[in-house]
Amino acid sequence: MKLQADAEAAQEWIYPLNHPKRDYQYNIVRNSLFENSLVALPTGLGKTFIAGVIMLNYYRWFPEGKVVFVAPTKPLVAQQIEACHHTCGIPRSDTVELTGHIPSSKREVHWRNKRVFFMTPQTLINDLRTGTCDVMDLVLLVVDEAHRATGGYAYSEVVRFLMAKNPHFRVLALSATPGGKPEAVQTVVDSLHISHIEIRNEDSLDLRQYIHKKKSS
Ligand SMILES: Nc1ncnc2c1ncn2[C@@H]1O[C@H](COP(=O)(O)OP(=O)(O)OP(=O)(O)O)[C@@H](O)[C@H]1O
Repeated sequence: MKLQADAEAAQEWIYPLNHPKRDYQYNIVRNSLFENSLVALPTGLGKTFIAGVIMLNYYRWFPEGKVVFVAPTKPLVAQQIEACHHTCGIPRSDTVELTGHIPSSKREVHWRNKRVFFMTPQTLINDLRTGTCDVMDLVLLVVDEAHRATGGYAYSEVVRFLMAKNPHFRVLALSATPGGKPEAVQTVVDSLHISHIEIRNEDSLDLRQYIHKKKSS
């Protein structure tokens, strides 16, 4: 592995308390930090916060590593970068939204100088193939709307490419709708090399108080 962890930072993981602590979020973060995980949680229950906390930990542990958040469309990428800025405490100066419109000379500068990247999977696979993004630098890949990771979709291509060149990276996959049938979930699990699943629905005991609050507000 090219990148070394910061020995001091790697001795602990941190959980920000800028939002009220919810047990299900805390447990999902704790269980997803060290395995390639699929987090399936109904919409509006703070998947972005969970992702932000895991990103913050990898950001601290690997001072030279790159964290990449991919979302399927440009508007979603823009929305997630804002949401992450509000939740996770990573300095804005270290983050960038990398769209396909940014010229390659500038992209190279960003890949050298920034540490957290928000982009679509199509843009990421292009940068990986051209070598603009050094595959060995990537420590965490967050995949939003992970149920799209099927067949030839760019998410699967990205993970295939990374696995072939540098399997030492962590995957965090997020979805509100991981798939109605077990086969659909299995496809996502296989495509993204998931080894751990955190799944909740509206009936999950640890969500009840928050779903009730949401409905009555
Ligand atoms: N622990 C918390 N306490 C209070 N508010 C929270 C907490 N976690 C998240 N939120 C808030 O809940 C709202 C919904 O969170 P978020 O957008 O992350 O949900 P989501 O699960 O990602 O939804 P979607 O499926 O639509 O992407 C946001 O306004 C967020 O700030």
